[in-house]
Amino acid sequence: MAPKDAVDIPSFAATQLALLEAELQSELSETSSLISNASPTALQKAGLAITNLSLSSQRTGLGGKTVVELGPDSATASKDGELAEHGVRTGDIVVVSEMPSGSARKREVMELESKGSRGVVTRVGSKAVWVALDEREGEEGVGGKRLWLVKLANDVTYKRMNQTMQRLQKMKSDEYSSFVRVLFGLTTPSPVSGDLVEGKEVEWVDPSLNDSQKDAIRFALTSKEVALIHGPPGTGKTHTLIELILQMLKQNLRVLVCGPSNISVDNIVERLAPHKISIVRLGHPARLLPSVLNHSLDVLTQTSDAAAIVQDVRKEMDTKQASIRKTKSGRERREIYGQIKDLRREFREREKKCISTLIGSSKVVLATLHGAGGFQTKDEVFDVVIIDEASQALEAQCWVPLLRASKVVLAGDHLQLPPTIKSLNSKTTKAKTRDSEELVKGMTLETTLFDRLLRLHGPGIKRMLTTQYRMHEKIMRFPSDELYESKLVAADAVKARLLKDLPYEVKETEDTTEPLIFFDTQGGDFPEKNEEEEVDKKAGKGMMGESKSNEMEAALVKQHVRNLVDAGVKPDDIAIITPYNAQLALMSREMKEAFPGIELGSVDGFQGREKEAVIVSLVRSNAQHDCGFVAEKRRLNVAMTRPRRSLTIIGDSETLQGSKFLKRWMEFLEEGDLRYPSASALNSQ
Ligand SMILES: Nc1ncnc2c1ncn2[C@@H]1O[C@H](COP(=O)(O)OP(=O)(O)OP(=O)(O)O)[C@@H](O)[C@H]1O
Repeated sequence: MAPKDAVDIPSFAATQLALLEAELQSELSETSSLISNASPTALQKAGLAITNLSLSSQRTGLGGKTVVELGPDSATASKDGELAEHGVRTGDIVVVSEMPSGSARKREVMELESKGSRGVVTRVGSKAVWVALDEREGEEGVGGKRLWLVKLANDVTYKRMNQTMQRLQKMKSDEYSSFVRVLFGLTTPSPVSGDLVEGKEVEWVDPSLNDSQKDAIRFALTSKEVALIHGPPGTGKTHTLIELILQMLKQNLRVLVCGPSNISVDNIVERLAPHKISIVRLGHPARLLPSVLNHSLDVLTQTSDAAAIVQDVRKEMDTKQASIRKTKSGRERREIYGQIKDLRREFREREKKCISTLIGSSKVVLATLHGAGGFQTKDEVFDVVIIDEASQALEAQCWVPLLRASKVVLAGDHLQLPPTIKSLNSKTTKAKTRDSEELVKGMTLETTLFDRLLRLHGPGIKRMLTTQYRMHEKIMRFPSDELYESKLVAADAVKARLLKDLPYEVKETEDTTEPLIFFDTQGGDFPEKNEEEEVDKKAGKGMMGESKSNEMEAALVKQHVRNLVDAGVKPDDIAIITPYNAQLALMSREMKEAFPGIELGSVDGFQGREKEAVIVSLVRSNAQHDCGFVAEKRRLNVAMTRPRRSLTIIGDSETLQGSKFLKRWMEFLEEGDLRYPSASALNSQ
């Protein structure tokens, strides 16, 4: 029988395609408006470019790609030979091209791409940056000139999602597997019974797993089509997934493990590696953690037995490449380029064989969600796809690996922040531009697969992990009561841990013995301020939106950090988080100078992280009780669940009445007779 919320698959795919298109357009226009309106220097300041570079060396890197090393151009380099401040990171997609002449400010992304070479940043040093150029594009263009590199919007992810949705859209209804039918509610999941797996008690690899973790693993092993593992903050979601993967291997299942980000996948590779099983990590080596490189497909294609034959061609390519630099004659150079091209084709063919041998013999393959859609896995099928951090992934992204499987296990927490969406018009109603197609009402990109399945099939397809290993009991209590049906339990090892008990000397003060502190700034003396970011002004309006700051809150944060540090808490163990970038900018430099080692970040950027002491500056203070996007309970949940031993929140209790969640939080503080000092008390210290 089908649940009442069953979704028509072609309409679902059409809606996703329309929403994705809107999202891609808004991302592209953000980048291209900056690129075409800002000067190279302004682009560098905005973190989108590195200017005044020249080619220092080039070689054949992993996967047969040409890697160029770019250093500061000698004419403009500073004395120490260091690159100027920039925001380019390893893994970014960039275009390397000749610097425009001083006056040429107007430029188009298309033009930039057609003149330059596209590639991926493989390493960023203080004096150089390395870029692996895309194979097809010539390295002829970059020698001997003054260059710059510009960061591009990453459209690879979109291409993969689009292809996947198009496949889904075109599928005929008799091609739908029972797995696909369950995921769209055309039928209900097969019933799961009992605690036995294949008629036996599970033999745990790690017997110290807690009961809720064991229960979730049993459920994920016995369910036929779908299982959700709901992991609230600090409950050992990844820990649980590692055991699940090992148990699946015992059952001889072939598993594809994915996550929305490289770090989420590497995290699992690192923890699986000690178990000595054959694993392959797909993905561009530039984007992987150094510790997992040994399992990366690119490295295995060089080091495994099957790889020797590929290496011969690679050596020859390197020799040819080196000879180009010595050759003056244009004709000879062209000839060598021709030979390199042939060698590259040969290289690719041999590599392809090597790759399919490697993947075919691996029981566990790991990749990012979109990375799972590459040519390497085209003909591979898996028994199960496991997706970690599933509530941070777009649904279309999840379908990239899902089309290769017949069962899915999703792990995540839908009560923390969903994936970041840029398009304002991500609402279906607005995306309904191509309305020859039937679109699903009310669907947005923010609705994740995890959310949708939970709504579709109810809590029966979910198991929740309930013991948390991060927070002091008092820090945990409110989020638990408010969002997790009061089910969270603090593990014995953490439930009473205070700053004063840190494994180094910390004095007993009010601040180090109280896990939950609220500094109230009410009274209208500390109003918020609107700020527009500098780049925003220069490069057109409305792209980054307005941000807000609050100077007095910043001063209170500083005072509190000072108190903690004076009591002996190391700045390394303290993080300051705030929902607003302008507040972050206001505090960052001063705090980092005053307290080296301290971390500052946005709430959204701190999801998945933890610190001994966390200070949250909520910023909003106005007579209208307008809390803006601070009121989003998932954002507040993330902010409140980052600390281990100490949570300090700074905000205006009057304004915060505008958020139901915060209103209840303040009632909770009062009921529990928890510390509730006024800002003036702090000032008078
Ligand atoms: N059964 C357990 N017994 C003791 N410690 C555990 C257990 N399960 C998890 N932990 C500990 O809890 C911490 C969080 O676990 P893990 O890193 O797996 O969580 P996560 O799922 O990645 O993070 P989060 O729960 O915040 O999403 C780790 O330090 C881990 O060692």
